[in-house]
Amino acid sequence: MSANDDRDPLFRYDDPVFADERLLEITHLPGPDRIVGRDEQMQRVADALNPAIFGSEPNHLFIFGKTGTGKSLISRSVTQRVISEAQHDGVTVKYAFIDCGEQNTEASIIKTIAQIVNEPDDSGVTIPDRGLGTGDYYKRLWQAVDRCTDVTIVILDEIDMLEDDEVLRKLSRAGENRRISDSSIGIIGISNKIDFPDHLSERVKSSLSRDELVFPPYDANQLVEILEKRRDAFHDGVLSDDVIPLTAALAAQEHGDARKAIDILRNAGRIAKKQNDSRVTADHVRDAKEKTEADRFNELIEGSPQQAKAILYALTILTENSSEKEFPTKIIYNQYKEIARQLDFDVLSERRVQEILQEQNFLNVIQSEREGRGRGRGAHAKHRLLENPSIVKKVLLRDARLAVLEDDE
Ligand SMILES: Nc1ncnc2c1ncn2[C@@H]1O[C@H](COP(=O)(O)OP(=O)(O)OP(=O)(O)O)[C@@H](O)[C@H]1O
Repeated sequence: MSANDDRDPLFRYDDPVFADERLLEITHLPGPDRIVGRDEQMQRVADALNPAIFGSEPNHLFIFGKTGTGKSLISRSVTQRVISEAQHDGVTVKYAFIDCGEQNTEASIIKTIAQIVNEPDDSGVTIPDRGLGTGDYYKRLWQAVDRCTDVTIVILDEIDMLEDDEVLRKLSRAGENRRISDSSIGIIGISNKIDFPDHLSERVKSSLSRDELVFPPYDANQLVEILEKRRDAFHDGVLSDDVIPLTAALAAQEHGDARKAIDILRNAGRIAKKQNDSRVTADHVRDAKEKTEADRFNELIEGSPQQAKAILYALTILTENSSEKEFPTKIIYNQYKEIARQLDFDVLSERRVQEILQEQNFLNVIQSEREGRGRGRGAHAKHRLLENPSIVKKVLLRDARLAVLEDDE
């Protein structure tokens, strides 16, 4: 009798494809032996954080680089190593990782750091979820930091999404301004936008001294190596020989993006499993690439209003049916009116459509450029879709209201 004989046959108890799928989760923090090609960057981050090991203030650091180049991974990995090294000497280092895309107000950032660092028995304060003003959250943060840690490392991912950069100034000068006396704070800011510091306010620019570091994209060989070191996510013999090289090549097409490579590999395994295949093949990888790109695009437009999706759909149809790539607002508007009627939507004004196109632009979904110079704000802009139209269409048609458009093709 096998061990599973007394189990409910409705469920699966062994996974034919994955031995440990968690190794391919984006939030998984791999050990140092699985990290490829980032020795120099790791050393630079370690140099900035080094003082923390002795309980002194780390240097603040900004890290730039395209998506999937290992910025968060290296920041988190080196920070973990600082924490264990410091522990040897009885120094307490804590860290807060904050995604400013999700939390971008001063109060919510301060509250989150305070909640992570705080131990009420030591600090004598609690950090409630709501009900305090920003000033009070700061007061409790300083108390928590002073009494519960020697050093706090604050990692601000997508730092360019901060609503107000005042928080950087206050955190970076907490010691100098005697907000804290027994402890110190180091900031690591992460961004895809290399010109981000230009947009900081003058107050912050001049007060926040920092090192800066750029992470280059990976080449296809490095991506192969990264994936090879996660091969044990799968059972032996499940991956066909061409799977890893093909995944790496597809992920290197735009820029060497390890996030995309890992997402494609995980999705290929999931697709194989869903189809009851015991081997992952090149076909699964190609399907997985499409799914990965669609999921990523979905994340960008998820939650956008349906009118915005209809406008995007108009631009998608135009792109698909033309050799042109860029379209003036007027042309998109005409196409949009047609679509809005088909969908039984109220037809927005051309001015409003122009505004929404600019909002989409902000989301990195489309790129807009003014045609000529000084000819009225935005009205003469041209817009270009940044993603493959077939993917955009597929994702937009996932919206139940827009799905009827599919039948009209
Ligand atoms: N050098 C590397 N070795 C091993 N795995 C890596 C490496 N670089 C990145 N990865 C993996 O790729 C994925 C994406 O990495 P990470 O989130 O650090 O990128 P990022 O530069 O912060 O991207 P984003 O700007 O999109 O947040 C993670 O799963 C990470 O473990």
